[in-house]
Amino acid sequence: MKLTLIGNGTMAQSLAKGLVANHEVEIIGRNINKLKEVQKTIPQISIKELDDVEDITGKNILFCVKPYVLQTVSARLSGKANILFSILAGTTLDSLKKHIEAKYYVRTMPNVAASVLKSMTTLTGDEEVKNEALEIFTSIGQTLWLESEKQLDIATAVAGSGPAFLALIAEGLTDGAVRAGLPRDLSSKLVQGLFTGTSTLLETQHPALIKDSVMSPGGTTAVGYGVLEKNGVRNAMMDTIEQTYNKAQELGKK
Ligand SMILES: NC(=O)C1=CN([C@@H]2O[C@H](COP(=O)(O)OP(=O)(O)OC[C@H]3O[C@@H](n4cnc5c(N)ncnc54)[C@H](O)[C@@H]3O)[C@@H](O)[C@H]2O)C=CC1
Ligand SMILES: O=C(O)[C@@H]1CCC=N1
Repeated sequence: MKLTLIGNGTMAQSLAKGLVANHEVEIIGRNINKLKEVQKTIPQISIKELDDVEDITGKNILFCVKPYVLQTVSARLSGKANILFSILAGTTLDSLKKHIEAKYYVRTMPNVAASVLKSMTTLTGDEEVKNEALEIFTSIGQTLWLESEKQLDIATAVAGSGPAFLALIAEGLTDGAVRAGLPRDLSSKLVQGLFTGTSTLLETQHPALIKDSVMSPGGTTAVGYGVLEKNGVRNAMMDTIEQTYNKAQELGKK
């Protein structure tokens, strides 16, 4: 299927890197020099500068701009797209329908791991194109079709923003190892391996059981675990998701 990405930022590039393996990908952006730079790293794509009146008739569009430029960019689009996939955080299907004409609409929330084909992407919208939507986004990682936009806003907090949250944990663990005296290159390597191994365990084991299997009586883990609980890390995670979700809903009201 031919896919047209509008926007050429971090996410458009991450998605394009994964999608080119199975799809024809065109990227439309506002600056041809920036697009040429992108094409150097992803040679399979075709590029095009956004026209003042950009005809999107019959195209399958992946809308990849920031939520606050929806009105400015959509004002330059004319015609009726086939499927409009939006990756805009918070931006509701109603709002998309108001600004861009398409036969079908799907809201999606991929994440930055799309560039390495490991996105955790959630989707919701017109059931008629559910299979096509899942097929497209499965080419860049795992997918989950959700029942409502509320669920997608929660997923935005967990899996859309989540790489940044886990990166903070990874950075903290690395700095801890450095503070204890391990060189940074070794500390980074350790943390990478730790994340890979733990994520594989999580595929089949409940987090609480992983913890139980690690924590020996009177051992090291029990001490470290106590420090995390004393510092409210669990509650900080829950608050983080709640407030990030609230922000997604707030973006949707603009
Ligand atoms: N960065 C991430 O991890 C994720 C981001 N998203 C969503 O993806 C969207 C894009 O985010 P990023 O790629 O991170 O942002 P970015 O800032 O890297 O890219 C935004 C793109 O919009 C274009 N743009 C901005 N103003 C424009 C205008 N007036 N006319 C034409 N194009 C314009 C920029 O040139 C750029 O290509 C956002 O809506 C965000 O909510 C969704 C999932 C994950
Ligand atoms: O920070 C943001 O608004 C976007 C949405 C999900 C990840 N980044």
